[in-house]
Parts: sequence; structure tokens; C-alpha cells
Amino acid sequence: MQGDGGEVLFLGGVGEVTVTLGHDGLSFQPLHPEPSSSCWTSIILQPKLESQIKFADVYAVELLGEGPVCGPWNPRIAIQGKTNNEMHRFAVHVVARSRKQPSPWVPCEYLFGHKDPEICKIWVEILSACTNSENDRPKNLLVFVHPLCGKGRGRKNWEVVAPLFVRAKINTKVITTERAGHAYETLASLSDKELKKFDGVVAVGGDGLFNEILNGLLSSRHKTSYPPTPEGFGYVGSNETHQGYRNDGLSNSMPTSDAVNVGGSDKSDDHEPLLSTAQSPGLDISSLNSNTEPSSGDQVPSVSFPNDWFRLGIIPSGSTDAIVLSTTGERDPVTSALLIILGRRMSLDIAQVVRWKSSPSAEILPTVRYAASFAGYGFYGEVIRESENFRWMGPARYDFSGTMVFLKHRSYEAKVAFLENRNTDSLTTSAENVASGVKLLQPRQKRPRKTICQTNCSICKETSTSGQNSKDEIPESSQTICENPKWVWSKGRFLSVGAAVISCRNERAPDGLVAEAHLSDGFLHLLLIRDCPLPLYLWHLTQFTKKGSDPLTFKFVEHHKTKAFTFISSHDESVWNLDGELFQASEVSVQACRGLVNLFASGPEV
Ligand SMILES: Nc1ncnc2c1ncn2[C@@H]1O[C@H](COP(=O)(O)OP(=O)(O)OP(=O)(O)O)[C@@H](O)[C@H]1O
Repeated sequence: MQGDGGEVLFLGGVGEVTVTLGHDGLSFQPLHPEPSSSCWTSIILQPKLESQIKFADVYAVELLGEGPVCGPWNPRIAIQGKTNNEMHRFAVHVVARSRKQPSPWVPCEYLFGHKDPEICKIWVEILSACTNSENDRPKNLLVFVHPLCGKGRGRKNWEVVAPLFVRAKINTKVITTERAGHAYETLASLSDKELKKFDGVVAVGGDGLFNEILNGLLSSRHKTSYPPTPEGFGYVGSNETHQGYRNDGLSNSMPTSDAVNVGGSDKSDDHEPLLSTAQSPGLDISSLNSNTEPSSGDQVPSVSFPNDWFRLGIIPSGSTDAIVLSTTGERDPVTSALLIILGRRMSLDIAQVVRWKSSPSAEILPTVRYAASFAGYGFYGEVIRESENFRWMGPARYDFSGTMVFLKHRSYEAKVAFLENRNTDSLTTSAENVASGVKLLQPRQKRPRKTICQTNCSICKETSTSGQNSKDEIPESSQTICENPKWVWSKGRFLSVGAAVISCRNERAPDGLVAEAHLSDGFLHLLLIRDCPLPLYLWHLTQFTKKGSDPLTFKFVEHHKTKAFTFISSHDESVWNLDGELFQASEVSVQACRGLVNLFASGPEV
């Protein structure tokens, strides 16, 4: 390499450039910068080329050997045909963003050439070292591909993005799921030693597959107390904690269908994929060449969540993909793959849902589940239950069953108690006032301006400093709930009860269910939709489809930002919707677990 003046290399489509290495990237200038030079116009005219490359944006560097590198690009040559020069080459693969919009990301290649192969080799070594030291990029990933999701998009999307992982030299152990519950069983039964060979797990599927993966990972690895519950709730006193409680996977917290029936319920939970009784196939990871395996002794430190090293990724391929849209702002498999490869990181709140009873007559049997986006009862649960009858329709079944459930206009008698959040103003009129039976049917006044969560969100950073603690020192999420909390009760007939962990953006609701929800602030947004006339409910629902509207300003809508709530229904067939998956439960307690998992994402760039 040359000294301070930089190295002269040939850049494909541009011509000879002087390349200089900086502390955070590479910059290059045309060797002949006269205005008439086609070199300079090439950089200006080619939309994807920049005159510098940041290491943080480089996802692969490849030595290519001898071959053609095309000469300077300009409109005249483009028409006449490009001139190629034979030389030794290397490629620098980067992510490119459109100059107008920050996302989606697209892969872009800078092809450099030189007559001396040694020069190319040295550049590749230097650039590889610089990019490898950028962030903590994954080396080994466990990938679950749901081949049937989103009308077969899972397999196709993996075929599109797999070459990017190969190019970035990331080892992937790919498992194509064969049935519902496959990913859950694999992860729940994976030993910590096996799990430690991976830097993360990637779901190529929709919210449902991600939910399975989340539950499989956390079922035995999240040690915490149950959510706090209000006084008067039969099973756990409000101040009583279960520090000794360990959520022990299928054998303990995940009862089999038989176990659920012991409680006198005549309803089997067989339809719930996580309760599948099929034997886990285990995981053959011998093919994976990993350097991360603990080198000496048989003692492998146990894996627990939250931790700083393990991350989850999603290549969106499902019928809704609300988690990806809320965490990246894009529903694009390539953008998600590049975020994973570049090792982006952000922490994500998770809702821990404890079912105490599956139906009012069932025996008390605590069962723990986790949801990353949403937990909903009433309308939301019924839509999922109804849609199961119309699987053959594909994703259209949600619209169809949504319409059917809407027209039935059922409401449910229930009691909800939530922890008052002392740090924020009440988001609606007092729950007690509304519960007194007064039904106010007009839309309410506009609420204060919302702070939308985005990349480098100050609210999430401010509240998630615990995520910066070193491994194994991260405090229990439930300990964030203050002492002597005040519980507020809300009783009556509800069309739906829902808790959004994140904004839950999707293509039908561009701002999501709760536009101001944050990805990692440790709060749930509890939405209580009281019984109201059908046209008003329709008015409320249609507000979700309009960007910038405020569907939560109606008098029959209660919106509470809270860390935990408890729900009790006397309805016989009470079903919840957890990230789009069915969960039968008549009594639940729910808490927000702040930053429980890390995602390969950096928040929506809005
Ligand atoms: N090979 C498989 N066959 C059948 N179901 C599967 C398979 N793999 C995973 N599943 C289950 O399918 C359900 C839906 O998965 P996912 O959300 O990824 O896709 P989707 O297309 O969005 O699905 P849906 O339209 O049902 O919401 C999940 O419960 C998941 O566990």
C-alpha cells in the first residue's frame, strides 16, 4: 500500500481512484478530478455510489481473482456499451440507502481492481479486519424457516437472503419447520452448551414463528417472579413474589393437554401449537464449525435471559409481520438480513403472560407464555379462533373472520386491574369514572403530541440503561415495579381487552395499535374497549387504518400505560391472542419485562 497519499486502484464503473483508509472507513477520489473526467461524473451520476464507504456499512469483502472490471460510466458509454479491463479484483459489499429515504436497504457492490494480486490480497485482509471489529457481528446463527408461512414466502425469502449470509461468511444452521411447535420444542430442549454455539436465532416466518422461538428460548431460561397481582386476586398476594419460581419448560410451566384437563376443563388445548406433545427431534449441530464453544472442562455456564450476547432476528415472511414493521420500519427480507449481518442491536420489551385458569371451572394451574407484540382478548381472540376454520383462505381469512366477529358484536363481562403509572399522566378519563356505568359515546378531545419510537430513541435509551450491565448482572425485569403499587380496577362489559407491548404497526394499521408505544421502555399499553353501539365501534376501528389519526380518543376506549395488569373473566370460552397465536385463558396476569431479549434491529428509521 502507498503512504498517506493513498493507493491508486481501479474502481469499477469509475476508473482510477486514490483510496485512503480512515479510522471509520474508506474514501476515494478520482485520480484525474478535472470536470471533464468521466471518473468524477461516474460517482455523481451513479445513484448508489458514494465517494466514501463506512466500515459499519460493509457487510462482506471478497477476493475475486482475475477478471473484467468495467471502465468509467457515463450516459454516452452506457449507450455505446461498456469497456472492460482485465485485472485482479476484490469486491466491497455495502448496504446502500436511497438518498431520499433511509430505508429499505439494498446491497451494493464496489468492485476494485489492480494489476498486482498481492495488493488486492492486502486490501481484503485490511478491510476484513476493520469490518470484523465493527459492532459485534454474528458468526453462527440458528435459522428456522417456516416453509408455508405467508403463502409459501418463507422458503422463497430464505433462498433470496441466504447468499448474503454466505458472502458475509456467517455460518447458518438451517431448520425447516415441519409442523407447528417444531421450533419451540427444538429450542426448549436445546442444552445451554448447544445454544451457546450460536450468536442468535433467526425466524424466517411471521409473528407466529417468532412467538414460538421466543417461548422456546425463554421457557426454561427466564427466571423471574410471576407478575404482581392486586389484593383480592385469589392466587398471589400483591406483594408476594415467587423468587424461587423457575419457569421449567414443558415439564413444568407448559402443561401438556392432559395436565390442562386435570383442572376439570373439558376443553383440550391441543390446538395450541406450543403444547404439542411430539418428541423433540433434538438438534445436530456437529456440522457447525464454531469457535465459541467453551474450551475446557464440562462446566458450561447456564444461559439466562436477559443477557447481552444472544440476539433474535426475523426475516419477514408471514401474513402480518407486525414485529418486524415495528422494529425496523420495513417489511423487507433483504433489509432484515442486512441488519442481522451487520450485527445491529436493540433491546425489546416482552410481555410475560401467566394464565391462572384456562376456564372459570378449571383448576388453578399457572402456565407462562411470552408475547413480543400484543396480547388481546375478546374481539382479538375471537378473530384468531374464527380464522382457524378458514385456513384454506390463506391470509384473507383474517379479513373474513374479522368481519364475521365484528358483525356478531359480542361483549364480555370482565374485571381488569392495572398498576397505576405514577410517572405519566393518565391517558384517559379515570377508569373508575368510566366503570361507574356512564357511557360517553362521542370522540374525546385530542391528546398531547405523541413521541414516536425510532432509531436511537431517547426514551428507550433512558429507561433501558440496565441493558448495558455486564452479562449475568442484569436485574430482574419485575423488580422495576415500584414498591406499594396502586392498583386501579376497571369492571364491566368489554368488546376487547388488549395489551400492546410495541406499536404493532402493520399494513392495515400504518401507525399501529398504539402509535406512541416504545420498543424498550418497560411499559404495556392497556386498551379497554367498552361495549358501545356497532357504528361507533366501526368508527373506532376504521381510525386505525388512517395514518396520523387517533383511534384511542373515544370515550368508550380506556388507554392505560402500565407495567402490569390482571384480568378475570367468567366467560366459559375465553381466548386470548398472543402475537396472533391462540391461548385459552379466563384469568391471567401480565407484566412487561423490560429489554428481556435483544433483536438484530435498530428501531424504525422514521
Ligand atoms: N411447517 C409448519 N407447518 C404448519 N405450521 C407451522 C409450521 N411451522 C410453523 N408453523 C406454525 O404456523 C403458525 C403461523 O406461523 P407464522 O406466523 O410464521 O406464519 P403466517 O403465514 O403469518 O401464519 P398465519 O397466517 O397463521 O398468521 C405458527 O403457530 C407456527 O408455529
